[in-house]
Amino acid sequence: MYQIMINDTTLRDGEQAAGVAFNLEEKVAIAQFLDTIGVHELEVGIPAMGEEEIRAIVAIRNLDLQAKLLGWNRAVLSDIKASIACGLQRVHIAIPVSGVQIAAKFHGQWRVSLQRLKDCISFALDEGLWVSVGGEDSSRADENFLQDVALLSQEWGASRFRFCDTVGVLDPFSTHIKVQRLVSTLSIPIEIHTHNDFGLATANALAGIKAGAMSVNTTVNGLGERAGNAALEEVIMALKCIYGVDLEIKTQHLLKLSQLVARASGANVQPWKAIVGENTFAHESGIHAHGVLQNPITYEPFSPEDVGWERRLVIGKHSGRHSLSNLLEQHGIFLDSQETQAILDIVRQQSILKKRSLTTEELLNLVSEKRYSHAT
Ligand SMILES: CC(=O)SCCNC(=O)CCNC(=O)[C@H](O)C(C)(C)COP(=O)(O)OP(=O)(O)OC[C@H]1O[C@@H](n2cnc3c(N)ncnc32)[C@H](O)[C@@H]1OP(=O)(O)O
Ligand SMILES: O=C(O)CCC(=O)C(=O)O
Repeated sequence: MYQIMINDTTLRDGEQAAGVAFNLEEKVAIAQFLDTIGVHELEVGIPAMGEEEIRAIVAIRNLDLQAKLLGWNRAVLSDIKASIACGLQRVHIAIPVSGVQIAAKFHGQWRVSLQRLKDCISFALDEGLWVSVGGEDSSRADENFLQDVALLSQEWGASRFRFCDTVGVLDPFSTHIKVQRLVSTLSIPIEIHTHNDFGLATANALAGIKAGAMSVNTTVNGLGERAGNAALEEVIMALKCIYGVDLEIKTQHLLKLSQLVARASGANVQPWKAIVGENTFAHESGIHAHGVLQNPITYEPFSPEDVGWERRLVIGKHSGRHSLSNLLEQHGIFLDSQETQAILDIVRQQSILKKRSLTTEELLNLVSEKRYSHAT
């Protein structure tokens, strides 16, 4: 497969998640972390938002990162001027392409919208900028109109076209067909931008890549508008483990990055979140724990260390003898089969009462209490 570029938009679409507001230090820390692990490009924000955003983007630019930096703009000249004020070399210009969006934003006057796009591209190029164009709501656009806008963007000098599934209505099959159509007619690269309204953002991003998109938008933890975007950690690990495409990103830091963004956004990650959730390498069920004790790949798709986790065997309602004995033996306690079963029975009752697994301390107390009651 050709070289896939990650264009992470945690600092733009990620921050658009309702209620999320990064301060300057947080934006800088996130940009720095993404750069350190080897992410290729960062959509750093929306300069048109004003002074605070511009200060944060300038601070990121002053870091002199390896990653390319991109500013997001509407097809509005003052937006592009704000990007220039940030010292950015690369601008993304968004234009609505579906009937419903053109009606809402340009009163249905698509010729006016295209003229605005042309003027903005031309202005940006005259200023020496690299230009990417985004087809907002590409997934619901008339296919011929979308094709025309993409071809015109290319003709007017854009260097990349972003296919946006703005409201997350595609599935991987339809994504593949639509993206492939664009890829086959354009000579500039296509970028895929997906949303998670039906829980398909990562699958659709992968389908777009399979169809020939060379760049993919991601956000850490899948943070973003409404149900969020394709998660950086999921796209990277799926490309690596399912498709064998190693982007040479330092994946062992993905957990720390996720925790940084969770703190900065105030949006905690659910325990079962792929790759970075706290349950991703926790095994409670007896059959699973038994398997993992024999060979971790029985129930793990890759090693926890690959993304910065450690494996945990948890004792709770679903545990079995092997896992319990293994844990107790680590503390020098060797029980016979009957004793083990008796402890397991109590573990099941207590887990239901407490509505959680037991801590090691609770378990050790349980064993000594049981032995004490036997002795008396
Ligand atoms: C799908 C996406 O994620 S698009 C990105 C969305 N992100 C954001 O909106 C976050 C940052 N936004 C902001 O800070 C503000 O919305 C600003 C600074 C961009 C604009 O603020 P305001 O001037 O107060 O306008 P407001 O947000 O109320 O309305 C949006 C305006 O942009 C216009 N607009 C929307 N998209 C585009 C576009 N791609 N090209 C040109 N104009 C557009 C709308 O028609 C509307 O124009 P109007 O003011 O002439 O009616
Ligand atoms: O870049 C664009 O054109 C719009 C991006 C976006 O956030 C979306 O369409 O969901």
